[in-house]
Amino acid sequence: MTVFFSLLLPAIVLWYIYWKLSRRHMYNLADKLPGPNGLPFIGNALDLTGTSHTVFKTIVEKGKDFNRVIKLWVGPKLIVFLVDPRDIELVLSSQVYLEKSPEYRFFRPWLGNGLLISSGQKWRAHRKLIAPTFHLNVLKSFIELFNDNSRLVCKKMKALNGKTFDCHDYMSECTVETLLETAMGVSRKTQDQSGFDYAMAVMKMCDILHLRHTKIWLYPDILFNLTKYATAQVKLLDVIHSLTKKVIRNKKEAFAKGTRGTLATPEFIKPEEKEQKKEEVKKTSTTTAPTLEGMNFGQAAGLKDDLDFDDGMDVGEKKRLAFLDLLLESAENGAVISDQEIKEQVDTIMFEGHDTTAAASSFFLSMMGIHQDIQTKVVEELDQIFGGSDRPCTFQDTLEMKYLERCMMETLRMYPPVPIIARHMKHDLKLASGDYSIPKGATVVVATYKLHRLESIYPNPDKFNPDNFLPEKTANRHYYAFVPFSAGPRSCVGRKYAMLKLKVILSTILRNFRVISDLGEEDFRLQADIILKREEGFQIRLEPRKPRAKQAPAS
Ligand code: HEM
Repeated sequence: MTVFFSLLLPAIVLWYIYWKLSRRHMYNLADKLPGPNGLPFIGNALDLTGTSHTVFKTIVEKGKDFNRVIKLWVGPKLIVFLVDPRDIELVLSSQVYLEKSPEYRFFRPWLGNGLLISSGQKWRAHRKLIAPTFHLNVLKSFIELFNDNSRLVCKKMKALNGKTFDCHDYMSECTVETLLETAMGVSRKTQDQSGFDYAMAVMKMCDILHLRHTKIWLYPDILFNLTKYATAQVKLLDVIHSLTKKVIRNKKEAFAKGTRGTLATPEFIKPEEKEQKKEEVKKTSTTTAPTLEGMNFGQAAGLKDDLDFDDGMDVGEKKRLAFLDLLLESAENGAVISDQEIKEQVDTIMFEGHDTTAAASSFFLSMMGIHQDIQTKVVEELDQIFGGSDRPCTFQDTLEMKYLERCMMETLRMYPPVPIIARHMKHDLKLASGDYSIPKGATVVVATYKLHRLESIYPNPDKFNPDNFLPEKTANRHYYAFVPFSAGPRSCVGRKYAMLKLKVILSTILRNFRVISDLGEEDFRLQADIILKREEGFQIRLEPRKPRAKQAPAS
């Protein structure tokens, strides 16, 4: 025993020296990066203590003392925040820096190795399989369901009789149910309370994940598993996974009975228009945004990726399937996707597809409630499109909602639902904004929230100004200056789905109600629990609009 202990100390010292030496390259490069001073051993870890709102505020405040690159040490972990679009482009557009940072592993018990977390060949194969299920043709077939769900949430909100309420609860439930009906192809008739329970469980799960990201002592599983959070996580995952398992079970039963969800492939473009369209796409592919007749999908002007390759042409020639139908059919036809992988992808799409849009729509409604003059302009545009009728919204209508679209973009600029994106650096990266290099082994964070508030790009950046997205303003802006959906090969696979659904739901709410907020933006207590939220909730009131045409019943 004595021998063991007399050897233990020198062994630890030797290991520590070796460990320090092996990281010499990292320290050398890190020393040149600007950042707030930290304490020995723990670095800046104390800045990450306190409530979610306090942590968010501390990081935003500390960031103000630095320009475009900010370094933090959290214990032995080097984190580098990037704010310059030129540096962000180097990371997001790259085929090399595709690997998510190690902190994403906390999602693993929930999302397994789904699209958000996976890497390498598996990610590539599954992305190729899943991206076409969010093609515009598939999305167009969802419009009726988007309308139904929008009318249903309006009916529920009407029953509140003008009381102040947290619209995020309503938006969460609505987005979960819409996803179940559209991407998962589960009929509302088979849905129950589990959609609402799912949304609430996801919110609490995000709180736990956020705690693990910010509290260094919760990093090791061995310590985390001893805490009450681990027990809570098991219960929450039970609620979350029960829903996704039920969705897959129901769908498989429907398949067994021969009910397949092949979508109609509407010939929305006449044959003679196709050639013209191809020419237009060829001409515009290098100079303009990936839009279809003016539809902006939240991607910065000029950016294109795997979601943009054939929108607006070749429609009707390919069989298009909604997400879960395609995965199940692919599994049957021998494509490399197992039952476990299907479950992981369903969990991923259910999470990524609902919490982000719930936050985006709740921030949008808050903005409308605060900026009454802007809300009036949106409603004037809607009156022009619908002429006061209460008919459902069509795809063509969504193309005409230009001002509403600009308000959505401005909301995503000021309150990006995913406020940071993190990558693990497998190689050193020389930055474009200055004479800095990020060492291999560091975690790089694209600081979307701070990027979107750079004064040099968005004058008066804390002011809600939809004109920031006038075509002449976006045309001259750096591609990577607006990345609410990320960009490049790992960009958000659901961004077109999100933009279309948001247009239908938000226009329906504004056609029915005037939104009022008794709180101003200065009262917002932002917290970045994975998804950006307001600590105090999204409190608004609604007043029915007058004169109102008779409301169509929700189906
Ligand atoms: C306003 C709504 C949305 C926002 C702001 C948003 C934002 C983002 C961002 C920033 C990423 C990159 C995350 C990272 O690299 O860590 C991402 C990835 C992803 N999003 Fe979204 N998203 C939204 C809606 C959706 C919807 C509706 C779906 C699906 C129905 C979806 C599915 C995904 C998936 C699967 C990924 C991972 C893609 C990959 O790594 O290949 N998102 N999203």
